[in-house]
Amino acid sequence: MYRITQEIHFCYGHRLLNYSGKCRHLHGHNARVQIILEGADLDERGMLIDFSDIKAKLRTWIDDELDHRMILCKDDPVLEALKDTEEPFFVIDDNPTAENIARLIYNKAVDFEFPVVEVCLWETPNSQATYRG
Ligand SMILES: Nc1nc2c(c(=O)[nH]1)N=C([C@H](O)[C@H](O)COP(=O)(O)OP(=O)(O)OP(=O)(O)O)CN2
Repeated sequence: MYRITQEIHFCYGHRLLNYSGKCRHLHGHNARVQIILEGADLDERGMLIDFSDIKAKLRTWIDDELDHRMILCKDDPVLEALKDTEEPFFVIDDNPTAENIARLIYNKAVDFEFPVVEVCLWETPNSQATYRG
């Protein structure tokens, strides 16, 4: 079995609903995400998946859709105010926790047909969430 990991860095803002700590307020993170792929076979080049393909698809999607955006729950009232501005945002169905953002990126890797097994998202240097399919 082979395992490869691609690490991608991006910045995002968010806030948590139904949460009493400081993260209920709008704030930002410099996130580090690790996308872990596994498979039993290599292609004729000796690669599970070309790192460049992961960057071309998944890193481009993260850069275009998540990087330097507010990631907000669809139920967040601040969305109405943001819609009146030129500020970019990305709406998800659930609270934008590290767990849910890890799952979002995992599902996108599946959409791109990468053999993803795990996505680890470091929200801060000390706090990390992992989603496995
Ligand atoms: N299980 C989770 N717990 C928390 C999440 C989360 O996504 N999943 N998120 C937050 C906040 O978004 C917060 O930004 C991160 O919390 P925390 O690690 O406490 O942030 P600090 O910057 O204070 O980190 P330090 O390690 O203390 O410097 C809260 N909890």
